[in-house]
Amino acid sequence: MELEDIWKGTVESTADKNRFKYHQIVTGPDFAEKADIALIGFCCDEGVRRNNGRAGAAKAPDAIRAALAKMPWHGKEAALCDYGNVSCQDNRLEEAQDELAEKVSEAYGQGSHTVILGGGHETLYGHYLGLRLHLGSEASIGILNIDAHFDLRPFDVESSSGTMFRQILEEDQNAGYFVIGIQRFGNSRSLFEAAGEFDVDYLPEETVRQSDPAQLSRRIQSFLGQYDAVIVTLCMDVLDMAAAPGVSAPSPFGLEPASVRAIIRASCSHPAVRSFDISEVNPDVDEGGRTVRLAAALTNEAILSFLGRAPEM
Ligand SMILES: N=CN[C@@H](CCC(=O)O)C(=O)O
Ligand SMILES: [Mn+2]
Ligand SMILES: [Mn+2]
Repeated sequence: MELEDIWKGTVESTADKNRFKYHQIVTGPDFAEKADIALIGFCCDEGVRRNNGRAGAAKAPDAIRAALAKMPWHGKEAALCDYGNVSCQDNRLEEAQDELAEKVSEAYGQGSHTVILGGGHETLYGHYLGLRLHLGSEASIGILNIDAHFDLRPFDVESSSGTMFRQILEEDQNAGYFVIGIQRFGNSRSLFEAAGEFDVDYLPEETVRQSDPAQLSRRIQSFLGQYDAVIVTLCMDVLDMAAAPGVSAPSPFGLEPASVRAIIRASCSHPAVRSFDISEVNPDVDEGGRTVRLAAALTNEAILSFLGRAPEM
């Protein structure tokens, strides 16, 4: 489907910006030079397939765009530009991740905040490569992952949606990793051991529930403050499966949507955070479109936070 057919919805007014929807704000790639926010889709579920998960996330970018298109625009005057999709062809995951990296780096080069609509969580690896390409090897990069899983699996055979953070931490001395929302029974004991070996900072889902918002925000801010630049990546399976059934590996004790919203607000309003990806939405196994709708709502939160809304936790 063409981008202009996806960014569609009802029009309440063509003049009064207080009645605008997203589809009236978003432009095509021709306006990239002036973009405050650059949107990039990553149509890929090869990483999920290799990880023996439920494929379907390749359809998520267009589904999330269509849901976002109908939402009211509450941001200040801003330019949002859609760079279109990078698609994985014939199982060539690494090539697709490199292509995503080029686009992300280009968007960084234009000075835009970048929002990537995944894709399986292998999206994050292309996202990270794009920032590294832009910054060079010396700058420090922090990655804040909102996820039920560590994604620290060995990749001796091949990389997948479960290996990205081991890939990054093994090859990059200037990268740090913090994951929020870990499910004890969503990860094997060996993955907890791997987290210990790599000295990964993490907050289990139960700790997130017990933390008061100010405490959680302080913990997030202290991580963000350590790096030259930070990526925020949201693996939608961190959410409770009642709210997000449309993922490869649903979480029975996942976080509430409002908690994830608060984490996004607290992180994406920090000046070190320049990009966000939303991954693992699978429209094929969604129920009534609720995961897609929630994904669009959380993407809206990241965008408004990038545009300078005051943190609300
Ligand atoms: N992206 C990560 N996926 C999880 C899947 C866990 C599961 O299938 O339960 C992982 O590899 O750990
Ligand atoms: Mn996950
Ligand atoms: Mn993940």
